[in-house]
Amino acid sequence: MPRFAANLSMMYTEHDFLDRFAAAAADGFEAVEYLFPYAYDAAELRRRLDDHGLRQVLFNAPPGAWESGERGIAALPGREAEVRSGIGRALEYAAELGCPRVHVMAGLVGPGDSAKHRDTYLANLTRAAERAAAAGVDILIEPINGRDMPGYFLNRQSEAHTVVREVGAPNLKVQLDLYHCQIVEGDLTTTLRRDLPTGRVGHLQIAGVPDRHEPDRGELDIRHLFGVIDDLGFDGWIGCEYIPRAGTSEGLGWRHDYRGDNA
Ligand SMILES: O=C(O)C(=O)[C@@H](O)CO
Ligand SMILES: [Mg+2]
Repeated sequence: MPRFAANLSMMYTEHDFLDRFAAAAADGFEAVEYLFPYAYDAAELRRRLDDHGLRQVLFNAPPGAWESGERGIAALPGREAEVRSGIGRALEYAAELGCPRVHVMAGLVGPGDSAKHRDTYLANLTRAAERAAAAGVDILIEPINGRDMPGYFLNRQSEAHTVVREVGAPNLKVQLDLYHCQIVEGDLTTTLRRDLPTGRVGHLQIAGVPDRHEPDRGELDIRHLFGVIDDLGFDGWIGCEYIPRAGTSEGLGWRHDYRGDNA
């Protein structure tokens, strides 16, 4: 049975951020993920998790100047010191929140000199994974579609798996977001059957395609996909990283078939 984590950056935005924990728990979620914890005191976030019996299963490392449009810096030459300090900060939060995985975003790159970006990316990920291993944390990389994020360095699952293999750290894994994957390459069933058994996929995410709303409308057949994920014995989390169409709780009907309780 899939285990779902509420993505508090996209879901429950009808509430202030710190109140989204209670709202997710009230809807039966046992885990949460979100983009960034850094605007909040880690102890306060921990309290929200504990008060509502939630687990933190994922957040992102500092991404550079997000407000100015940066989307990660791990593949950007010259930003290595910032990557290093960002990983340190992320690991401090991970320790306080008991979070076992951190997503490190690559960044937006212009055309040309991709070898330089790739070398930088591999070197930063090698150092990040080594440091995170000592803290018992996995580092994740996520292929993201170029329609939503034009110029993002990492777009395809095969590229991500090649990076993970080349770095060769057991705690460097792929974040397989089925929404991005469907937009970029499709063939989700084959991708799941090919990639989940490798043990290199550390986290899944889902949203409807093409509009990133609830996953039960549009191009994806979630009943089929969750069946495939179950058959493959995936025991990680599936982040619900979507923008509710009209009210988060009201839009959760799709989940009822996949829960064993009274949701
Ligand atoms: O956009 C996504 O998809 C994510 O998972 C984020 O962590 C990065 O924007
Ligand atoms: Mg995602």
